Amino acid sequence: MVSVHSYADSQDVADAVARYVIQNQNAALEKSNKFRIAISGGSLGKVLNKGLIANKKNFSNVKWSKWEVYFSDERLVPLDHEDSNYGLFNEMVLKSLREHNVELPEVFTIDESLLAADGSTDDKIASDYENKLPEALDLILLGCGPDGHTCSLFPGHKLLSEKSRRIAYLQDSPKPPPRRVTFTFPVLFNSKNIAFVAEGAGKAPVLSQIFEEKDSGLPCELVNKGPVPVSWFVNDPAVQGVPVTPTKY
Ligand SMILES: O=C(O)[C@H](O)[C@@H](O)[C@H](O)[C@H](O)COP(=O)(O)O
Repeated sequence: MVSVHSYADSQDVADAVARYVIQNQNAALEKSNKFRIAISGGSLGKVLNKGLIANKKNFSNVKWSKWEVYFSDERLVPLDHEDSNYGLFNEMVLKSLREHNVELPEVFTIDESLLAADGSTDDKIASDYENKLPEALDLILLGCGPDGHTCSLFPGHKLLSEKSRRIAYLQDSPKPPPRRVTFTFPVLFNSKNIAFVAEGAGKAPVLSQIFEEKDSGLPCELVNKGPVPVSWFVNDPAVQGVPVTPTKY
């Protein structure tokens, strides 16, 4: 099932994403002591900061210490490098949480001590990260690139047909940096819920392609077609012509 929730501005999108995340958190904590969530790079850290931290009402409903945070993809650079998705999350979320003096979530990312400048250990980094993954994630938050990529799964790339490895590595990402690790479809399709966040008129052409062109084959469309409920959180300029679902968040 795919739903599209559209809002006028960025703060409204962030607040709605936050309420949706909290709903997923509460559902997970009814069954387990942990909420297992995966985050992507791009603008997601900023959205989470605005919706879950700056919004006081939402902030009071987040049980950060119960969160296990994973990354849907990671660039193979040191964690304090400006390209690192962990680095972005640290800057946009963990830093603010430290300032608020709350107990931090547990964060699982690549082992940077395994990084080699020539890429010769990228497969080891991928298997090490795969070993850290739980059996199933409660929620995966994704971005959508202007070319329709998500995680580090790019249109036409051979990793789109990966069936066995849950974390794969690539050294030919069309978007720099070239060396990355990424969730594969087996992880995406084994999670409980998936949400995309996509904002701005720049996303309108790719969203039309994903929602209106049958069988575009774009990675985001393949996620929509999978077995997991997918919720899109967008702002109005991003969905010119795409049918939206009556909003419930
Ligand atoms: O690793 C990457 O290439 C980016 O992180 C990318 O996957 C990003 O998530 C999308 O391009 C969406 O970007 P926005 O969140 O900025 O729309």
